[in-house]
Amino acid sequence: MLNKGSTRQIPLPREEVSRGFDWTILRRLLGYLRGYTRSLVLMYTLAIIAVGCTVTIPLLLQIGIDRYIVPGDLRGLAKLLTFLAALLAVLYWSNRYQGILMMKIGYGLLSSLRKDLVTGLQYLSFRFYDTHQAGQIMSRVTNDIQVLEELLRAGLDTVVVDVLTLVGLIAAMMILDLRLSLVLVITLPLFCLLVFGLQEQLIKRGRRIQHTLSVVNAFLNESISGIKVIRTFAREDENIRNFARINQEYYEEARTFYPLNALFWQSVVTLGLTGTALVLLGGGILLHREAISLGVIAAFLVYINRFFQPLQKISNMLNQMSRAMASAERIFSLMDETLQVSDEDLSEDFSPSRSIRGEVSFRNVWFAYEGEDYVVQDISFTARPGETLAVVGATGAGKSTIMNLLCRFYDPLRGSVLVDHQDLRTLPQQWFRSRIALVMQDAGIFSGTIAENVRFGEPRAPEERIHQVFQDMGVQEMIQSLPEGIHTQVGERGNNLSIGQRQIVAFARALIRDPTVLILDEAGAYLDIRTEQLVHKALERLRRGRTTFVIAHRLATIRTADRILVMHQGKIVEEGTHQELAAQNGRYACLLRHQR
Ligand SMILES: Nc1ncnc2c1ncn2[C@@H]1O[C@H](COP(=O)(O)OP(=O)(O)OP(=O)(O)O)[C@@H](O)[C@H]1O
Repeated sequence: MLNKGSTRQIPLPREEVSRGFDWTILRRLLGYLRGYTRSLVLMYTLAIIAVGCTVTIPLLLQIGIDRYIVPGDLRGLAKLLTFLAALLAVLYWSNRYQGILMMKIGYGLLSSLRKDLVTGLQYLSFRFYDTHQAGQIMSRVTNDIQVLEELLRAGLDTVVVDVLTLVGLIAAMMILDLRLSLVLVITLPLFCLLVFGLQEQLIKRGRRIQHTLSVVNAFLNESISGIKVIRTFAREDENIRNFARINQEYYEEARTFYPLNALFWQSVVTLGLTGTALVLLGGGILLHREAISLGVIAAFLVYINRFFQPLQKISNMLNQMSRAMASAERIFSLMDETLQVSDEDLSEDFSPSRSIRGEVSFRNVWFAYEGEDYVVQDISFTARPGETLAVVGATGAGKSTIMNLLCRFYDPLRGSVLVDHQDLRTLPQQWFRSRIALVMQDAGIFSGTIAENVRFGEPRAPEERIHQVFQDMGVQEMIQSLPEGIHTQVGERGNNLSIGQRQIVAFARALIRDPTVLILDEAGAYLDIRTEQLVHKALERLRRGRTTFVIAHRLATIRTADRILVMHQGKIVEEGTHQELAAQNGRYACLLRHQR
């Protein structure tokens, strides 16, 4: 993506196609409120108390003016004011505790949602990661959850509390004076027209904003992780230009979204002022005819003023809601991603306590990452327990794909991979993977200490065992020479270590779990000759009793393998020991000649 540049309009992914307000999404979100029943009941009880106070206070104003101020009854007024103060105190405390409960419930909901999302990410198929950029996935976990958080801040309680307030205010106004209530007949439909007319637009644009933001994040992610390549190839200016285009697209989306938001607010404020003016006009005429009291007009002015507050909040909520719906939809679509590699076809006689001998067979295996573009074609071979099998071949021949299938990162499209004569699809993934270990060219080191990284392979391993593994590999001295030995902090992705040192840690991590099947995919590629010889010698010993698969471009490192499979364009074209293959005038012999 970095070098492609993006003059095109950013396409919306499938799930972004607008389908309006979706109750199933809302229902699913509300499902996260299970477990908060007591807090919810308490919150809404407090809300009802607050609504009661809000509706009663203007009535007290009317009584105060008509019964005490106009006739000049100051003692009565003092009593009324005392009651009013008590009511205000109740209103303050109920609002305060209602807010506290809202945050407790809301953040609890977000926390569960984030947890479910990250749990889902742990089990998603590799095919999903092949087709989605890391930045876009990150965007879902961070930005989309943040949008839901904003919704909470806008006041999710609004939906119930403000609707209740509205109902209370309408009822109070109608009881107080039916004629003045006609003001609502003019203003309320106008408001509803405004809200529902714009909602569809807001939902659509909310979705586009979230999507373009995820594209911005994906670009940033690649820019940061690929910074060395960008600098080396002097592509900074090009990169900045590309980012400017993507950023502009986000800006354009946001720019057209927020004027709609502003339109809402302006219209709501204008409607509020119109309502106040109409009450003054109607009230003034009625007062002139002595058909209404001053207190009723005053109370009505407070009501009409209050009336538009919850309406404003509801409209604000609807604005937030449109973006939040888009975010929730994207979060749920990620959680609902179908698992292409699943544990649904488990064998009935499987028992977790059984051990594996380590016989691995591929039977007429075909595989394509996309469509029918087969990168592995009709592969068949068997590795007997304890045997070392090397896979060699030119770049792109399909060697790593064989290892991906063996680790069951993907399932074959045709044929089957068997372990101890049992189809891998019938064995639980975690159970099987806990018996194998994979060391790749990219060591995959996490931030933390060396010891913590090694324990990734065997969490309960004591310190002595970690030292022992390095000792067995013949690299104990090198590890001890690091500032704090095995307790040295390695930084993000192992940045504080040399690439060779990272690979040594990756070897130790694999060996400490004592795997039955060991897979080394270009694992020694970055080691210097002396260290590689040391590790190689150690592996000769450590391989004993384990079925080992080795992929290596440097053929010198696989001479001692029991068997070598030579791959070419997704097929096995030769098979035999080093001596047998070297004696033939085939592809292996040719590769060998090129490396001399
Ligand atoms: N995740 C993927 N999505 C789509 N195509 C892929 C993916 N991984 C590999 N391929 C393609 O599959 C083919 C085989 O790739 P593979 O990584 O198995 O080759 P390899 O023999 O291990 O190569 P190398 O020696 O360079 O590591 C290549 O054409 C590659 O482009």
